[in-house]
Amino acid sequence: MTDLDVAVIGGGIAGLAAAHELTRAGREVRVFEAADHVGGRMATRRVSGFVVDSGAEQISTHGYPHTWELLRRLGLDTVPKIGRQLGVWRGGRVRRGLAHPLGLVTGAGLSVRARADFLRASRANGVDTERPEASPLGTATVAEFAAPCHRDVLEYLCQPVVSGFFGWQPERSAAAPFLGLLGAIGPSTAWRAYDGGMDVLARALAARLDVTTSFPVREVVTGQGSARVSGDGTEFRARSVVLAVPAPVARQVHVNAPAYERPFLDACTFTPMVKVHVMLDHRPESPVYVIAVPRSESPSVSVVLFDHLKHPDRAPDGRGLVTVIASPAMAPALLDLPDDEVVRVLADEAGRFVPGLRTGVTGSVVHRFRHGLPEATPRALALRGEFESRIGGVVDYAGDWVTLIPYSEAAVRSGRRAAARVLALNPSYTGTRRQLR
Ligand SMILES: Cc1cc2nc3c(=O)[nH]c(=O)nc-3n(C[C@H](O)[C@H](O)[C@H](O)COP(=O)(O)OP(=O)(O)OC[C@H]3O[C@@H](n4cnc5c(N)ncnc54)[C@H](O)[C@@H]3O)c2cc1C
Repeated sequence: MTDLDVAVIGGGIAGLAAAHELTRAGREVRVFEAADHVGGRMATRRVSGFVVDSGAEQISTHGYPHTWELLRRLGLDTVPKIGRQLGVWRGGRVRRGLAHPLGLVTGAGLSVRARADFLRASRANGVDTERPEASPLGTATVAEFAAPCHRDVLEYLCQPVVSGFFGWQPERSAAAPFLGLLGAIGPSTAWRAYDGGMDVLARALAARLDVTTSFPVREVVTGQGSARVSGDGTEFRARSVVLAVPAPVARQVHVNAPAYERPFLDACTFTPMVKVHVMLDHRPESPVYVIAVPRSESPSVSVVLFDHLKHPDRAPDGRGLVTVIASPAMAPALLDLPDDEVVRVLADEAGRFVPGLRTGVTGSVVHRFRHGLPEATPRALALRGEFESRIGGVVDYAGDWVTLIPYSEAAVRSGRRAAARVLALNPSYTGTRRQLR
């Protein structure tokens, strides 16, 4: 006897995608989300007319097939191109052309030799984003991948990109997921940001689903043909559970996870991410919308992003919104500091890269992600294939970490895959549902 057909734990984009597929297939699904809003790491806050993307910043025309399929289904597939370049900070100024075809000509801060080395090294290493562990790179780290190249490849390309966008240390994380992602999403000319905030898809999915927010699940216990779920003073049984939470949370919550799942869950660590969004009474101009800052240029800041250049609706007319992302070396220390301290550390330093950032500040918002992005360590990568081939059962999993590729498409894809496995295991449900809170 169960109370619920499918319980999806986690209202991020992976859980919502899973719940959407299951609901479409006629299943009784309920999403339980710990926060008071959906979206997880793809959420948006609206503050004093500013639209603040707390996690994900953009998607691409390329490399997001599952996301685009959902967007088309929901009539949301008109996503404007950003149409601005990215740059790298080197020697006191921005070098344009990072991830842009122009960068091959201008160099984006790299010498001709470094550019040629990078092209040669990455061409030789085709990575399948569905199976990054199967690439010829094996479990080599980003630093090991770059080692045979001119040293600028590590210091002014790979390190700023993996640290700035994934919070990774190149010495700790594997190259294959990074190169697979770069290859899949294509140049920055194809990158896009939703009108109205990056939570558009999450909100549209949630509006069509049964979602309970402010419900942190404490424990999931697999039993015979169902699982017991408890949290918030309530306990119920579900015939299937999709745990769409970061791997360390899944490991903690799923108290009797099978022995064959535990090694990967334990190895699947996350890097923390800390961001400060600074609201301004003016619009700083910049030749690029993102400045990636190498660790050799700043100990504390890894990215400065001009949100009002990413999409004009992110700030009211004439006003500016600038996001500063902490370096991986600094982020752990900022996780537990008060907001004003975090703002002081990051915005003061970012003033070196954005003239005018320290004046005309009208407000700020701090976002901290203890589980920012899956770290994709060599050990996790080595264990990934076996984990994915064995999941499926009363308790299933979804999230970007399942493929170790740190982008929202991996989360959407994993959610849809989890839904397909649930449907294959239990093709129908005829039970009646108990009234849960
Ligand atoms: C700073 C940052 C920038 C990024 N930039 C980009 C980008 O530009 N483009 C891109 O494609 N991707 C980007 N990403 C990655 C992208 O945001 C993630 O890959 C994606 O959002 C992950 O979705 P998810 O559903 O797997 O996990 P999450 O979004 O983390 O969802 C998990 C959900 O589970 C909830 N939860 C946790 N514990 C419990 C519990 N016990 N009970 C109930 N609910 C619980 C959480 O509150 C959360 O809502 C970025 C991520 C970060 C952090």
